[in-house]
Amino acid sequence: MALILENVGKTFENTGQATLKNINLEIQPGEFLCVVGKSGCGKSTLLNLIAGLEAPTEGRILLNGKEVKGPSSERTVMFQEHALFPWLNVIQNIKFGMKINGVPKEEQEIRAEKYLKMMQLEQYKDYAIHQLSGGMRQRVALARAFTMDSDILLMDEPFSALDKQTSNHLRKELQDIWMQTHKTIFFITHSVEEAVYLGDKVVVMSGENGGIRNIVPINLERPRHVYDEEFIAYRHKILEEIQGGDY
Ligand SMILES: Nc1ncnc2c1ncn2[C@@H]1O[C@H](COP(=O)(O)OP(=O)(O)OP(=O)(O)O)[C@@H](O)[C@H]1O
Repeated sequence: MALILENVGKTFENTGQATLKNINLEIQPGEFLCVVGKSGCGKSTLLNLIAGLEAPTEGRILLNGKEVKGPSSERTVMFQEHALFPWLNVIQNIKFGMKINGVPKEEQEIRAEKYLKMMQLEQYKDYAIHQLSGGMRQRVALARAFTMDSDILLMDEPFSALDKQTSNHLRKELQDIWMQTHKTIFFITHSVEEAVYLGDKVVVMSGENGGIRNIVPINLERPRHVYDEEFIAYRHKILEEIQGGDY
């Protein structure tokens, strides 16, 4: 079943201004949805509502027919900063969420090994976090997010703090892992290129009225190549949608 947003709005009490208005959106199981839009248009607010970290002031959010009322292990969030625990090593970090959620030990082992392998982290599993590069830390965070086996993964610019080469590498790895697992992913990015590379659909948020300007399906085969003509055409189309912006 899908994630459905019905006429969702959010007005923060202290500002009294609507950050989000009339958001209607449906994300199908297994879909990779990317969200772009000018800085401050409400992308993270939207993610926080879906995560249940904030409550909408209008409308409702349904996951598998059930209204979202707060955070839950059905929805795993991954932020720009890796949020790993420095006192735990790589494998302990990867298992942490499963442990908290009462996943049996044997199952923890199976899932941890699976995603360690997919993220090419096997040889680093006993490393301390401070021994890893920024890119490797985000790979650990990705592995941890996938082991949760949630209905949906919510990612808020997970690669934006990394250098271009590392973030390009990681987006390819994320695509590979998604093609193998077909998890549902809600992915915020500042990079239109990243959105066209990863998304089945790209949601363009409106900078002015707190709504959605357009939803662009990306009909390109995977893996995608950033220098293909069609890829470039999609990039231009989406950039134009955002126009007036600071991209
Ligand atoms: N807790 C809050 N209280 C009051 N205003 C808030 C709160 N959280 C966000 N806002 C406001 O809502 C607007 C949207 O913020 P949000 O972080 O969702 O935008 P964004 O599109 O993710 O921005 P960026 O791309 O820069 O990360 C901003 O004007 C911000 O100041």
